[in-house]
Amino acid sequence: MDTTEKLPPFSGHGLGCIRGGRVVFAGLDFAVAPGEALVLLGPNGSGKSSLLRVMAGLLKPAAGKLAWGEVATGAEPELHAARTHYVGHHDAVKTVLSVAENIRFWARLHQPDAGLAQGAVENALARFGLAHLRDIPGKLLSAGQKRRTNLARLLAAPSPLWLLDEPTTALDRHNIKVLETVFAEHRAAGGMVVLSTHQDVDLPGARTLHLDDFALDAEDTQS
Ligand SMILES: Nc1ncnc2c1ncn2[C@@H]1O[C@H](COP(=O)(O)OP(=O)(O)OP(=O)(O)O)[C@@H](O)[C@H]1O
Repeated sequence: MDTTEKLPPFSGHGLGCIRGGRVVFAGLDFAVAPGEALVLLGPNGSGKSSLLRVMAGLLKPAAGKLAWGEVATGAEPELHAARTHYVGHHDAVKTVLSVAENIRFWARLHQPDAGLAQGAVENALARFGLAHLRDIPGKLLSAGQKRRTNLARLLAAPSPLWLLDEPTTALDRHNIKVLETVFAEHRAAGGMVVLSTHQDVDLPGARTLHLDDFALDAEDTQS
């Protein structure tokens, strides 16, 4: 991330989400400041992925607003997109491109200078243990290798706010540790991490948000 940029906290106020005609969550507040991590918890269907998509600006909330400090994200959508990295459930790895080409694609989106972009690609390949797979096409990767290629873009194209939907899915123990170290370094440099998970992820001092605290009760949702 750009450590020279001093960011205000990223927050949400009174957020509501309706999907398929059903209220998924309502009256939800959160805040995450530079260096902080926020873990979204809750049972299947409680709205963790939906909230991440709302945070990323990919899904319009039914109510409430998101802001950087006092400035609503809607007032500066391009700035919000530039500050945000969203890694969803579905792998964004292009099947016909090699691992290195996939990572270079993301790096070049962020860094127009080919030499600097290549440095970022090599770093991302090394950190996620992908160097030996660099020439393998996306379609031949295992689930965990694909996930690591997808996560490598966090380092290849740095952004301060990482929004990650179950990032440890398909990762082995060693690579979960690698990811935890990458999170710690990102936070130490002033970055922010918001993730959903059903597993234990070591994020010292992280705050938690339980999505089921913001559900309407079963009676209300069925009426
Ligand atoms: N595209 C969609 N159209 C309609 N309803 C949707 C859509 N996507 C999700 N939903 C519904 O929204 C609710 C919240 O789903 P979401 O994926 O956000 O939950 P989650 O907490 O991330 O679940 P999981 O732990 O299973 O990943 C669910 O009831 C789901 O059926």
